[in-house]
Order: sequence, then structure tokens, then C-alpha cells
Amino acid sequence: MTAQILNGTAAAATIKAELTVRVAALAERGIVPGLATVLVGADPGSQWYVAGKHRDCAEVGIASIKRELPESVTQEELEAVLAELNADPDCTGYIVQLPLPKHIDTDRILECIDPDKDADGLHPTNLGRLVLNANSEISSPLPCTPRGVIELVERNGLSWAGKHVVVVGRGVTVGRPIGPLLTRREFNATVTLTHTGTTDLGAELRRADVIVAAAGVAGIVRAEDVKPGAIVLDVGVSRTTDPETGKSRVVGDVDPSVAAVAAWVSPNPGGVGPMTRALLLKNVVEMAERASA
Ligand SMILES: Nc1nc2c(c(=O)[nH]1)N[C@@H](CN(C=O)c1ccc(C(=O)N[C@@H](CCC(=O)O)C(=O)O)cc1)CN2
Repeated sequence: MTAQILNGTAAAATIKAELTVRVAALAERGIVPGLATVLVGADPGSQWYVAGKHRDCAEVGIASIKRELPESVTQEELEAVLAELNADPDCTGYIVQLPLPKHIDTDRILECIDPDKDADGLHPTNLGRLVLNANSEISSPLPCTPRGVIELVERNGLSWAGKHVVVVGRGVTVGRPIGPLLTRREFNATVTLTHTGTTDLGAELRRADVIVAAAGVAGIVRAEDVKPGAIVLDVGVSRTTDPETGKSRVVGDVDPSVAAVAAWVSPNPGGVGPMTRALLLKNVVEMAERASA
């Protein structure tokens, strides 16, 4: 058996086409959504992700604003930039690219974002709304990667209802928020959150109908720990240098041998990454629609 592919590049293209129509409808009412990005430092990965966000905005008709700050920026200087964006009417939503340099207090930065402009859904108010809102439809921005994981599965005709989902990784962008989201009544999954400190990770994984691997540990999900027929989503990103070419490449959390056991796998690259980008755009469009309702 070889697993079927959860193709994030294709699903993201469909979402962008849908959003282009919604952005055009807003434009007819004189509303242009505007996404700002705040990039600190010169990490090549972060630069690449941010450049992709601006390309995506242009593709669907969202305006975009770039704020780039040196690695040496102080907490106060960075907070002042966020205050400017909070007050800027052309910026309807923004993100602060993570990770931030070690001398910056990331939690405090996330708290400085106006919750109504929080395109990543990572402000404590929006994470709180995610926890509180167990019954109703989406009414506040949600973290992009968990949303991307959910849509990738659903757009392939699969359902979350009744599934036992084992999440690996406890980071703020994926592992921590995905449980409260998937246990909403509309998805009805049962979720176990594991991490690198879990005593017997293999035993937890073998009970999973769906694995969401977001630990950032290359190959942490091995074929022998996957139930035959499971759905496996690879969110983890580690970089390795190819010894032959000397080029850097992305390695996921899921060992390639898992494809022989699972029913569905998301590739990495080409799976959840493009969905993260597409769902950021969806958050921006939804925020503009809500603000103008
Ligand atoms: N403020 C945020 N920071 C970070 C987030 C986030 O959601 N908000 N997530 C990641 C980075 N990220 C978006 O910001 C992101 C990561 C990966 C991809 C992607 O499309 N990856 C490609 C492969 C790219 C490669 O080869 O390097 C893929 O999976 O096909 C998009 C966005 C951390 N920071």
C-alpha cells in the first residue's frame, strides 16, 4: 500500500481562487484588505516566508505593507512599530514573523497586536476566544497552520468526526491551539497532545487515526509507530545540508517510510506549508469582511 497524497499546493491554489472572488466583492464596496508583515533580522527562512506572504497577497488582490527591522531592534522600538500598525487604517491585519531574536519577549509582542488586526490569531484574546467558542462558527482569527491542517483534510473528502488525533509538539503556532479547535463540535475529534517529553510516544502514536506531527524533530514519526490506514500530516520543519550538493533542504517530522503504512500523508514540502500561507490570506479577508459588516 502507498498512501494517497494530501496535496497542499493544490488545495492552497483553490483557496486563493476563492479568496480572489471575495476580495473583488470587497473592492466593489471600496474596501481593500491590507496585510502588514513585521520581519526582524535576516534569517533566510523567515525572509523567504515573508516574501511568499507578499506574493500571495498580490495574487489575490490584498494590499501589503512591509516593515523590516534589524536583529538589534529593542523591545521598545519593536512595540512602537506595532503601535503604528495598530493605528494605521491601511493595515487591516498584520503578522510578526516568528521566531523573534532571543532578547525580545515574544509573548509581550503578541499581546501588543490589536486583536482585531491579529492575522495570525496568536493574540491571547483570540487564543482565549478559540478556547471559549466550542459551539459556533469561526468569528475571530484562528492560528493559520491548525486551520490549514483542518482544511487540507476536509478538502480531500475526509472527516475529523470521531477520529482520535495525536498531535506531536507543543508550540504556540500549531500544537497548543489545534486541540481546542479540533474538539469544537463542528469537527468532533478527540485529541491527545504529545511532545518530546512524552514517556512512550510510540504507544500514543500507534493509537492514532490521525497524526499531526509538529515537533520540528526530523523523522520523529516512524513507520512502526503508525496504525495501518492512518492519516499523517507532516508539519515539522528542520533544515539539513545535503552532503552531496552542499545545499540546504527541508526535512519533515515524518519518516518517508510512513507512506507504506498510512492511507494518507501530507508531503513536506508541498503539504501544510502552502496551506498555512493560504489560511493567512483567508484570515485577512474574513477580518476585512467582519470589520465592514
Ligand atoms: N508569525 C508567524 N510566524 C511563523 C509561522 C506563522 O504561522 N506565523 N509559521 C512558520 C513559518 N511559516 C509562516 O510564517 C511558513 C512555513 C512554511 C511555509 C511553506 O510553504 N513551506 C514550504 C517549503 C518551504 C521551504 O522549502 O523552505 C512547503 O511546506 O511546501 C510557509 C509558511 C514559522 N513562523
